[in-house]
Order: sequence, then C-alpha cells, then structure tokens
Amino acid sequence: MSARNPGMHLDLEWVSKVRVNTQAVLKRAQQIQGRKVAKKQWQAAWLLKAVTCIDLTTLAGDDTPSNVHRLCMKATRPIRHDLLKSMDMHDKGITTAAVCVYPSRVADAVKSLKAANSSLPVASVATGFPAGQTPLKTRLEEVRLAVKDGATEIDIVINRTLALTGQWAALYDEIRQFREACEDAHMKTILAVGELGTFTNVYKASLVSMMAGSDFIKTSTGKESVNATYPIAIVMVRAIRDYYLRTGHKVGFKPAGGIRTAQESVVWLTLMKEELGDEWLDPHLFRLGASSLLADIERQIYHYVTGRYPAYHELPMA
Ligand SMILES: O=C[C@H](O)COP(=O)(O)O
Repeated sequence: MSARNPGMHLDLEWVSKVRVNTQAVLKRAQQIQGRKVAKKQWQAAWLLKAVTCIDLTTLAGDDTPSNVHRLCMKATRPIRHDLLKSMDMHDKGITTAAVCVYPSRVADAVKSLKAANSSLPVASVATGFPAGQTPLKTRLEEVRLAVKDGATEIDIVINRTLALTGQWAALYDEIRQFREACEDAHMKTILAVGELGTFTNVYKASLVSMMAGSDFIKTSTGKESVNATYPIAIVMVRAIRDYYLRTGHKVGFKPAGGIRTAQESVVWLTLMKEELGDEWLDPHLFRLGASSLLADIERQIYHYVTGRYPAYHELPMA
C-alpha cells in the first residue's frame, strides 16, 4: 500500500459546485471499451498484472473456514505453477493483492495465510455490509473487531441514506470515524454506486469519501443490481484525479461486483492507464474486487501457453 491519504477538512463549496457531463462520460467510456485488445504475450502480461491487483473475494452466507482456506491457498498461488514456468514467471512471486472476506471469517483467513507462511493482506468488508443499515455504534464496533482479528484492510460501505439526502457533512463525519476505527488498516470506501442515482452524486460521494481520509474508493458491494460500470468508473477516477491535483494525495480505485472475464480485466487496466497513468496500474493504487474473475484469467493463460482451453479437471482450483 502507498502513503496513506490523510484527508482534509470538508470543503462543501467544492462539493456543491460539482456537475458531471453525462454525454461526455458515456462517450469516453465507449472509447475505452473500444480499444483494440493486446494479443499473445502482451495480453498474457496484462493478465498477470491483473492477477496481482485482484482482491480475491468470498462474501457468501455459507462461507466456512474450509472454503476461506481454499480461497487463501488460491490467492497465494493464483496461477498453476507449470503455466507460470512456461512463461518464465514462476519465480516472480505472483499472488493476488489480498483476500477479502466477511468480518466473522477474518480470523480463519489470517490463520490459513499464517500457516502457509504468507504475508498476503486480509481485507474485510465492514459497517453493516452490504446495506450499511445498522446503527453507527455497531458499524464502528465491526471495524474494530475485524482489525483486532488481523484485517489490515477494511472495506467500509457508506450510508446511502445520507448521500441521497445530501447530508454530506454527516457522511463525512461517519467516514472520519470509520477511518479512526481502522487505525493502521487501510480503508477502502464502497460507494454502492448503483444506489446513488446520478453521476453527480457519485462524484460528490467520491470527493467526500476522499476528504474524510479514504485510502481507496470502491464502486460496489457486488450485491446491488448495478455494480462496476465503465461510465461510473470514469466519474470516480476523475474525482481521484481532481483530488490529487488539489491536495497532492493519491487515492486508489477498486471496481468490484460482476467483473468476471479476463477481457474485462484488461479494459479496467486500460481505463486506469489512460485516465490516471501508469502509477495507478499497481496494487497499491488499483484493485479488482472479484470472486470469479481469476478462474477466467487462468483459463486464458492456459490457452496462451498450450494453444487450447482446459477441461474442467485441468484447473481444479480455479
Ligand atoms: O468486493 C467484491 C465483490 O463483492 C465481488 O463481487 P463478485 O462476486 O460479483 O465478483
């Protein structure tokens, strides 16, 4: 992770002046999606880069210590060793960026990774994920407990009621409190963009979250009906750019929810490269929140190495 974003005072004048040009955003998103995809070794290199930026996630009601253990093992060895060897990448220490689990499963993940001698970070969603509709006291306690159990990254959800009713000062105060409860754990703030109504609201919520000290802003929980879309990402990364230009603080970006294909991961990397530059093509400033994306990436790498797609049993851990 990079230097933390300390945040700043709430600048309501800046927030109130925000206007987003919807047509321009849609046009830019189309341009980026239309870029020619790199082929062969260039594509394989992009896919390995994407792997290193994944927060490998399981957020299910039926999560158990054993499926969390399996997730952790996959995160430490995301691509089959022989495939990496064929690409001469077997000794590069390729892992995902982190694993991401519910607060009750943090201790399981920490235990599995420790047993595997891995220093991979454990991220935990918190603050009444996914809806955020629990009392503030409970949401704060959840953050503290996840940190106590060993989470070094906390993905908080914002209070959408406050954002939708324009209570930006109250939203800022809540996020500030979450940031304090995180202590040294890095904080990713989930906007749940599919529930914010307008691009202008998404931009305003991004700004307020960064002003309150978020280290990353994240699109979605994966549980809303609209999750990570390219137009919404354009709005959020432009807020990141504007915040950086005004304050000098670099905030990371994490699209999450519904990202399933290797091809999509390349579009996300292209978007980051074109909008924020090469520095944001790194896990300290870019994460892909996904539960099933890695399986498709490994499948495409298998195809690159062998010239054919694998049968199910050939990538059993995918
Ligand atoms: O934060 C990560 C998301 O919840 C993952 O969503 P997904 O299961 O659609 O990949």
